[in-house]
Amino acid sequence: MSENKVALVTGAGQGIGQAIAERLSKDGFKVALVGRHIEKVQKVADEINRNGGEAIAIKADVAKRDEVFAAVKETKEKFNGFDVIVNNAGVAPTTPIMSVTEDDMNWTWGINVNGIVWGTQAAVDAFKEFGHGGKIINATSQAGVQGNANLTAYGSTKFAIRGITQTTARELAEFGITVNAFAPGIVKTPMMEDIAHEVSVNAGKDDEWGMAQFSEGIAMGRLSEPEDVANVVSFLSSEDSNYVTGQTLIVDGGMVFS
Ligand SMILES: NC(=O)C1=CN([C@@H]2O[C@H](COP(=O)(O)OP(=O)(O)OC[C@H]3O[C@@H](n4cnc5c(N)ncnc54)[C@H](O)[C@@H]3O)[C@@H](O)[C@H]2O)C=CC1
Ligand SMILES: CC(=O)C(C)=O
Repeated sequence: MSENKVALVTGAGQGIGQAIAERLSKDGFKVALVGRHIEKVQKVADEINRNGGEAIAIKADVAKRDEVFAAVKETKEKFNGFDVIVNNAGVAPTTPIMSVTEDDMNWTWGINVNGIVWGTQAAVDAFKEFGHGGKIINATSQAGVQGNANLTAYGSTKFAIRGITQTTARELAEFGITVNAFAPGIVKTPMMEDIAHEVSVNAGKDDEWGMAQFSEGIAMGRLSEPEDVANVVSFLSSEDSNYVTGQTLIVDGGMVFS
């Protein structure tokens, strides 16, 4: 890793991605915040800059290869470096098996899986250009470690991401590049609130009931804050994780034991 540490985080306008960008800034990284809605990522970047960090906001849809490559290019040119990519952006439609459509599958895979492939390719090019290795960090989920009912489209992408993390870790190790994934449990973010809302509506209950259903199996007895996940991504972005590759770190307060 260079002295001038640079990280790019996708889906950084809210939730886990926002917490990761804020944490990596505190860790000393210059951070590029990427998202589909520029006003959201700009707001988080402005706050980081107000707090003494160095952040830029970039509009890109991770499903589009050229937009991801353009985001990495802008980052490396503005910050003159590139060390870490956090492929965090994702979508999570609720999809009971018998109602899954072709559009559901293509949309979810286009963002969650293709987005990680484009991010990996663009980051590897950038690491090589600067003549050093780097770190690729992918968002999977506890739902990518064990099957969750009603999440066929989403869960299938998250299982695939663990596979891609393993295949690319093997391919890229010779270039000094590590590839790891983080698997959150039930995190208090807009994504999880939407899922809990849908489950609650289907059961004719209020949203709190829906969220409570998800927290029942957590050994530590509480839902996750986005910062719980950012702490682990901080480790995966640091030199302390230099001898870790191809792994999925589960950050779920004790839901899934592997
Ligand atoms: N919230 C949770 O309980 C869990 C979340 N995760 C994963 O963590 C990651 C972050 O999740 P949350 O922060 O909860 O989600 P969120 O929905 O609150 O935030 C995701 C962000 O990604 C952005 N995004 C979505 N599609 C995009 C695209 N095509 N291009 C660029 N940006 C895009 C959204 O605009 C949003 O700002 C996701 O990959 C999710 O699957 C995994 C396990 C649990
Ligand atoms: C959204 C998600 O990844 C869950 C429920 O594990």
